[in-house]
Amino acid sequence: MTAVIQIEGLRKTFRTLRGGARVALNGFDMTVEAGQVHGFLGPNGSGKTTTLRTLLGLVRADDGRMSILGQPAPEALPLIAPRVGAIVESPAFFGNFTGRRTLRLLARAGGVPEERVDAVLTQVGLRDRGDERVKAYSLGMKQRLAVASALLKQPELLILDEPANGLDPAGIREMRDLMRELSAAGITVLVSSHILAEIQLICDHVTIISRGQRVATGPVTAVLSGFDKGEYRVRVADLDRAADVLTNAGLPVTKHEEHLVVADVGDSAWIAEQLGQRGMWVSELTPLTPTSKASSSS
Ligand SMILES: Nc1ncnc2c1ncn2[C@@H]1O[C@H](COP(=O)(O)OP(=O)(O)OP(=O)(O)O)[C@@H](O)[C@H]1O
Repeated sequence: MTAVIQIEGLRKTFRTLRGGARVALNGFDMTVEAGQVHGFLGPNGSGKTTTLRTLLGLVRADDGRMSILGQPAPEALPLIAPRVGAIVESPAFFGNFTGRRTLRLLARAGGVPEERVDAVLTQVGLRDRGDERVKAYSLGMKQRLAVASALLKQPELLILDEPANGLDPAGIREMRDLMRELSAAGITVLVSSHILAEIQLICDHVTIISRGQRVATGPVTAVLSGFDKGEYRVRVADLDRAADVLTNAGLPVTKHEEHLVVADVGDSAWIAEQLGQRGMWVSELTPLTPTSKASSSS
């Protein structure tokens, strides 16, 4: 399969105003294959937005390799930009404009034929509401209008930062249906979120980031619902303290020399969150398959 997005060893440290350094990405890897609705899951501040901004050339990486649609990024971005739709900063629409007028202006500015406006309104389920003012839209409709704006140029890849943020369950389901339809139409989608349930509902694959590093990746069902008996290999610097926290939370924990095996895990992101909140950063969180179990018995 062809990787639509490939990221290897991405590093970014921000300088703070007081002359300090904040490591946002610490050797991050991610692969998104063609046709996936790929979730990018991690707690607030784990590096999701920095990754997306770096990928789109808005932030300069310190190190690492990236490619989009087989072309090196950010170098080839001018070439591939017409094939990529992205919403990384939530767009501010004029409330007094209708959805249709908003898209018409964007189409004109982007050199896109105006016929696309009706097509994308239909695609995101706003065709009947296109002549209402944006200020009368619900949050979910505004989010879908944002997706419509990114679809104007018929991208092959759509990158959405927190598209379900603030939506109620019905809005999240609509977003899921929309993502599935886009995927069925051959568009690869990358969706970031800090909420596990959103990713579980919307995506088929997931990459989990914690403190600037990938801690798990794979099909949503395997990674988020656990695999086999819900056993995970967890690597963290302070194994004793992590084992205490997870045991106190009621999970069966087995200690190994360099990692823990935690069973009955229904929600692996919860582990990263619980340990992260206590200042313990997970460097690996892998569902144990029959093959990986063998290497875990040391
Ligand atoms: N321009 C910046 N200057 C300094 N630090 C930054 C900057 N941008 C991000 N950071 C820091 O980098 C880390 C990662 O932030 P990032 O916004 O990528 O996380 P995130 O996973 O997208 O979180 P959220 O869900 O809250 O947006 C955080 O510690 C953040 O404070």
